[in-house]
Parts: sequence; structure tokens; C-alpha cells
Amino acid sequence: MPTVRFQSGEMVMGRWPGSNLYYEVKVLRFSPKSQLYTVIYKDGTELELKDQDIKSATGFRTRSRSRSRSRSPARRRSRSRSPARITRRSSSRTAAVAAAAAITESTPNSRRDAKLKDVLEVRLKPLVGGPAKPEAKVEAEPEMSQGRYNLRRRKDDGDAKAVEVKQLQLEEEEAKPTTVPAATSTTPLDFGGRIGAYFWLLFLPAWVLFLLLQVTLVDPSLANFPPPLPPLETLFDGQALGIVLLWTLFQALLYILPVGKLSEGMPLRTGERLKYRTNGFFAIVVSAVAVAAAVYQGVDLTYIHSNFLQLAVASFLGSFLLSVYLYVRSRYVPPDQLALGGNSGNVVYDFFKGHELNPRIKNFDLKFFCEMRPGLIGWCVINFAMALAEMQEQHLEAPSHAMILVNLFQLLYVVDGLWNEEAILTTMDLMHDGFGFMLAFGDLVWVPFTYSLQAYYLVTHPNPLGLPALIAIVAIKLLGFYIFRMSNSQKNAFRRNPSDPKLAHLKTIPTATGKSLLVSGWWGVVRHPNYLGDLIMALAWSLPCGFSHLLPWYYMIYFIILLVHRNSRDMSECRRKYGSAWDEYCQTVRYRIIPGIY
Ligand SMILES: NC(=O)c1ccc[n+]([C@@H]2O[C@H](COP(=O)([O-])OP(=O)(O)OC[C@H]3O[C@@H](n4cnc5c(N)ncnc54)[C@H](OP(=O)(O)O)[C@@H]3O)[C@@H](O)[C@H]2O)c1
Ligand SMILES: CC(C)CCC[C@@H](C)[C@H]1CC[C@H]2C3=C(CC[C@]12C)[C@@]1(C)CC[C@H](O)C(C)(C)[C@@H]1CC3
Repeated sequence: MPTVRFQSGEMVMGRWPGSNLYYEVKVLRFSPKSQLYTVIYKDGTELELKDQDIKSATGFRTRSRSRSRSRSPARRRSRSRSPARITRRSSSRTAAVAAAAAITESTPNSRRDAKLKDVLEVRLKPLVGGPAKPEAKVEAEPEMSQGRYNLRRRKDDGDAKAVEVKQLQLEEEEAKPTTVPAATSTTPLDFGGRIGAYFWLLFLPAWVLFLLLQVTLVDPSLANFPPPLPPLETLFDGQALGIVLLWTLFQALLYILPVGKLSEGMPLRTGERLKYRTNGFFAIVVSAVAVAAAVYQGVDLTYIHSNFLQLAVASFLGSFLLSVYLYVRSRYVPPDQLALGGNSGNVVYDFFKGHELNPRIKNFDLKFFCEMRPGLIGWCVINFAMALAEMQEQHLEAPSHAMILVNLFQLLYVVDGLWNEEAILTTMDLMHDGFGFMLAFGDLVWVPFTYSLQAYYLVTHPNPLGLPALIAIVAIKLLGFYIFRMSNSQKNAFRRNPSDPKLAHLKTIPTATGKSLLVSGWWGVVRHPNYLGDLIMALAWSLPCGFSHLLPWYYMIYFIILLVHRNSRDMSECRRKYGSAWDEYCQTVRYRIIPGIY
């Protein structure tokens, strides 16, 4: 049984990835499974380090003290540009060379700093534009490992805004061990914390019920609160439950078929990369054929319209049971398979937020499946059923223009998501979030039953559209789609292959993790160009329903709130991961979602 050399809260010297430079870091936790220490640097960057990359601060201090008596390194300060500076990827002048140059400028005659230059030149290079490569040629520089370095933001460095690699006076600084941050307290709680989790757990299902009851009314309005509740026993229907189960099993069957590509997810904390069967497009095509065949055989799809509430309740039960299963199994998995959030120790919060990062039954990835299949494809089937119901209710030979637009727009959104299914592997949910009630409910109830409200609304609330309105709405949709697709694809391509020649013209900021951040192209316009495109598309989904009621605008309002919140969650997560490189990105790209406004 290997011993744990360092305790949480201890101040130690951690090796900078890909270099032989050591910085003062605080140990946050140790994972017995991966044998890795999570440490935090002074600039806020969190990394996982192996035992051999950590040295005790005492060792550094002792050696340095004896050295300082003769050489007084404390009085010498070498400044350099850190790897976290903007780099033109096509440029041959790497951050490391610049770093070295900066050192030479500041202390040109120093033999010791020349050695530092050598070390930086070689060691920091791998951080530019891609994951750090294993060290090869240069041996460890012993003098450097006796020094102590600190990551600081450069206050006096105008446009560079980079962190500073500084040699610090060892004897002037005392390592101050802080209180031990338990794993439970290191990750701030989202969604209003524990109290918030209770609230959302009750509020979200109640809100869905409210919306589904409203949409059946002639005059849906927030003023109708509380809406007339149907007798409770009518909410549950065995047949609806059977349909939901069959649909989910059918999608699961399509998912496990050995058809389509096996894509690799992003590297996990352990370095492992999971494989995902990305055959979503195949699944929606087969589903469409199956639904068409069923309609052809006389199956009445308008059942979905008339039993919408019962189907939603059945899906809710399914998502709740799934969440219970997810919570229970998350208590038995090794720590390195857990997401950083969802470990508050509070049952309700952890149940809501989700704890296990990639719950799998053999190769069957539950989070990926739920996010991409039954709910998403089910949403399109529901929309189609609403078009049939509209024709029946309004005695039409074909669906209205508004209904066709809503159907086509949302179908395009889903088909695009499934066509580019691999891109989901670089999104927040797949990479960082645990799988719990929030996502299970979101994927299986929220998406199919609330995202289809515009189509449901149009069944009984016709909204004739003139040609100019039609053209304008289509143009808005296409604009949003273009921004959404281009930006998502650019990030996905960059994350998959940072040295892709097609992306060579883009500027990037290297970070201490070995990953870089795009700082030009779509990701240089705003920090979330994909959200901007998505919001413009959301506008195009609501416009066909007109302005008589607020209900069909509900998606737009909810989406603004969701994306603003997601953006701030992502910002904190990126700040934690990338430290001052992220700050630099934010200073360069000032707006979050809407250029010049927000
Ligand atoms: N319809 C809906 O209900 C709905 C809801 C939510 C989201 N969405 C859509 O789903 C898609 C995915 O959204 P998401 O919330 O997961 O966020 P995302 O924007 O796809 O992912 C955020 C991640 O991208 C990376 N990143 C951020 N800035 C970067 C930069 N400058 N260069 C390179 N990488 C950068 C970071 O991860 P790493 O650095 O770790 O790679 C960050 O954590 C979006 O298009 C969104 O509009 C739709
Ligand atoms: C209030 C809560 C219940 C919120 C739950 C949020 C989820 C419903 C969303 C979180 C991430 C979203 C997402 C899509 C659907 C909705 C979410 C699961 C998505 C699958 C829709 C199709 C897109 O093309 C997409 C693949 C980019 C997208 C990914 C994120």
C-alpha cells in the first residue's frame, strides 16, 4: 500500500507541467485510485501531479537558505513571459523563445539566468498549441530545482497581461499551511447550494406540469396560476408508461448496434479516453422510418397530443428512478470517476447535481445516451405528432406555415446535433458535469416536453404568416445556425487536433494544462459564440407563434437564463483550470455572448 506523502492543505513545491521548474502549490487532495495529487498554484490553476513531481517545501527552503548565505539569490529577480501569452500558431517565435528573450533582456550577464533561459526554452515549448510532450533530451537542471518560483500576474506589462515567472526570496516567505480543504468544500456549490437543490427538485417538475396545463388553455397566461389541476389518478397511465419504456428501449437498441463510428472522448483526469458509439444520425433516420411505417400502418400519432401530460408523467417517473440508480451507484465508484461537483455530502444536492462523471453499464454510456437519444429524437416525433394534431383540429390538408417552420427548424437543430454527435464530447456536460437528476430530468422530460411547446401551442393557436415574415424568420434561423455550427465545429476541431492546418491562422493562448485557448476566429468575437448562435435560433423558433401569448416565448426566456448561468459556471470552471491564462483570454475577448452588449 503506497503511503500518502503530502496532506491536503500542505504547501509544497509542485513541478510545472512539461518543465523542470517548481512552484509553491497547495495540496488540495489525493486520489488513491489514480495516485495523483490535485494541487493549486498561486494563480489559481489547479492541476493533478504525480508523487514524483512534488517535493516538500522544507527541502527547498533548507537548501536555499544555505545557498542564500553565499550567493544571495534573493536579491536577483529574473522576469520572463510565461507560456500564458498570446501566440500566433503559425509563428515560429514560440512562447518559450519569448520567455527566454525576456530573461536575457532583464539580466543579460547572469550565468544563472542564462541557465534558466535554457531550461525555459526547452521545457516550456511543449505547452504551446498542444498537450505537453514527455520530456526527452534535457536533463533536470539541479540549480533550478533548488529555487522557488511563483506565478503572478504582470501588473506592469501593458498588453502582454501574462503571468510572471519570478524567482522569489525563499527566506522571506514562510509556507503557511492552511486549513485542510475537504473534497466536499473545494468545489463551490452551484444552483443555490443545498437549499437550492431542494427548491429545484420540487420546482422543475412542478414548472413542467404548469406549462403543460397552460398550453391546453385557450388563453394561456401566467395570470392563470394555479392552473386547473386534473384529478391525480388521470395523470398516470400504464399505456403511456409502456410507450415511454418501449421508445427508450428502441433507442437503446439503436445505440448499441455496431453501426457508425467509435469516437474518443476527451482525456479524463486519469489520462484515459472513453469510446462512444456516435451513430446518432443513423438512429434518427431509423426512428423516422419506424414512425412513418407506424403512421402508414394506421397508428394514430395524435395520441401524443391528447395524452401529453400522461407521457410526461411517465417520463418523469423514468428519469426519477434513473436518478436514484445513478445516485446509489455513485457512492460505490472510485473517486477518480467522480465529477468535481456533486460531492457536497448532502444527499439531496448530490442526487440533484449528479456525482459520477461517466456512468456506464459495460460500454453503454448512460449520460451520453440520455443526452442525445430518447429525449432529443422524441422531441422531433412529438413535433411531428403536433403537426398531425393541428391538421385534425383545424381541419387542414397540410400543416400551417408556422407549424412547418417550427418543425423544420427544430428538426434541423436535432439532426445537426446528431450528425455532429462527436462534438458533444467536448461540451461541458460530457466533460465536467456529473450525471444526476438535473441532467436525467433535463434530457428525458424537460427537452422533449417543454421544447415542443411551440408546436403544441400552434395546434390550437393558429398564426398565419405572410411571405415577408416567412423570409425574415428563415433568414434569422439560418444566421443563428451558421454562427452556432461554425463556432462549435471550430472549437471541436481545435480540441481534437490543435495542430490542424486549417486552424493554423488562429491565435491561441497556451495554458499551464497543456491545452490552449482560441483567442481569434469565432472564439475571439465573444467567449461563447455558440450560445449567441443558439439564442438567435431560439428567436426564430418563437417568432412563428406570434405575439398574442407569452407561452411560446417561454423557451427564449428560459434559454437566456440557462445560457447566462451556464456561461458563468463555465467561466468559474475555466478560471479554476487555466488560472491567469483564462484571465488573459477574458481581457482580450471582453464580451461573453453578445458582442458590445454582454
Ligand atoms: N438547446 C439547449 O437546451 C442547450 C443547452 C445548453 C447548451 N446548448 C448548446 O450546446 C453547445 C455546447 O454548450 P456548452 O454549454 O457545453 O459549452 P461549450 O461552449 O461547448 O463548452 C465550453 C468549454 O469549451 C472550452 N472553451 C471555452 N473557451 C474556449 C476557447 N476560447 N478556446 C477553446 N476552448 C474553449 C472549455 O473547455 P475545455 O477548455 O476544457 O475544452 C469550456 O469549458 C452550445 O452550442 C450550446 O449553445 C444547448
Ligand atoms: C433546468 C434544467 C432541467 C436544465 C437541463 C439542461 C439540459 C436540458 C440541457 C443541458 C445541455 C443541453 C444540450 C442539448 C439539449 C439540452 C441540454 C441537455 C443539446 C443536446 C441539444 C442539441 C444540440 O445540437 C447540442 C448537441 C449542441 C446540445 C448539447 C447541450
